[in-house]
Amino acid sequence: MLFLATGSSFNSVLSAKLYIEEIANVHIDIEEPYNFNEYGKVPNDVDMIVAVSQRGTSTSTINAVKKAKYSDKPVIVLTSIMDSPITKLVDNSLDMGCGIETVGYSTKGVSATILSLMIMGIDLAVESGHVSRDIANREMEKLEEIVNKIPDIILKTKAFYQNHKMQFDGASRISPLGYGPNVGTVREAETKFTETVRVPTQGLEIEAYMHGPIFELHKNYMVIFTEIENSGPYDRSRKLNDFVSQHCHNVYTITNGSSNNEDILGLHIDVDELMSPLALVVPYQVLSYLICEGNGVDLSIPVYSDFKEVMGSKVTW
Ligand SMILES: O=P(O)(O)OC[C@H]1O[C@](O)(CO)[C@@H](O)[C@@H]1O
Repeated sequence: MLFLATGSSFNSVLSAKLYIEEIANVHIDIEEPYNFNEYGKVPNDVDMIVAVSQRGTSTSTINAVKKAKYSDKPVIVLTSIMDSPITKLVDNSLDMGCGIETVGYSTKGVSATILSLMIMGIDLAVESGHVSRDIANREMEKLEEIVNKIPDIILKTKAFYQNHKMQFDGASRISPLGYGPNVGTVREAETKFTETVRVPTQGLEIEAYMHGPIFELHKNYMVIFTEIENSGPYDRSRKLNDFVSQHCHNVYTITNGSSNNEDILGLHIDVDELMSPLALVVPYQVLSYLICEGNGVDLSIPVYSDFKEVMGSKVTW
C-alpha cells in the first residue's frame, strides 16, 4: 500500500504503519505528497493508494491524488470532512469520524487518524483471511481499552506537567525520542511543539539520535524518551537515557509502565507496543497545550497570517 500524507497526517500514518503491516500482513510505504508529485512513481507492486488529509484541503495531498489517479491503482481518501475538496477527486472516501477540529492544530484528528487506520488494518486482515473474526474482535476491544484510558492519561500528564512546570515552560530546545511505532509519536511531538509551543523541537528515533543529533545536546536542553516496557529496544533506550542524563538536566520519560521516579510519566497501562502510539501521543498533545498556556501563547493568533495565501499550501473552498 502507498500512503500519501503530510504534517500530522504523515505522522499518524507512521504511528499506525507497523500495526497495519503486522495485523494485515501488508507492506506500507509513506510518501510526502509534494515529493511524490515532483519525483515519485507508483511502484508496480502497490495494490492500493490511500491519501490521508484530515481537513481535505492540503494542496500537495490533493495534487498527489490527481497524480495517483493516472496509475491503474485504486485511490481512496481518509478524511474528517466528507465534502472537502480532496473527496471530490475519488469515488471512495472514508470518514475518520472526528468532525471539525476546532482548535486549529490537529489533535483529536491525529488520534482519530491513528485509530481509523488501525481499524482499517483489522478489517483488511479479516477480509484477506489473515486473521479470524475472533482475533479481530479482540483487537477491536484492545483499541477500545486504550481509548477509554485517554481521560486518565490526560489527568496523569497534567499532574506531571505541574511537577515540572518551570522546566517545561522554560525549555529552549526539545528532543522527543522514540523507537518502533513511537517514531510516529515523536514526529508528531515535533510537529505539535513546533506548531504551538514554537520552540525548536526534533523528534527522532533513538538510534538516529545517536548518529549526529546527540552532539548538539546541551545541559539546559530537554530530552523526552518514549518507551514501552519489555519491547525489544527498551534496554537500549534506557541505556541512552542514562547516558543523556549525565549531560542534560532535563531528561524525562513517557512510558506505558509505572514508576515512582518523578521524572518518569508512567501511564500505567497494559498496551501492545504496536498499538501504543494511540496512547502515547496524548501526553505530547496535552503538554503542548499546557506549555502554551504556561507561556501565554495565544493559539488563536496565527504566526504568519499571510503564509497560506503566499505559499498556496491549502486550498480554500
Ligand atoms: O491532514 P491535513 O488536513 O492534510 O493537514 C496536514 C497538515 O497541515 C497543517 O494543517 C498545516 O501544515 C498541519 O497542521 C497538518 O498537520
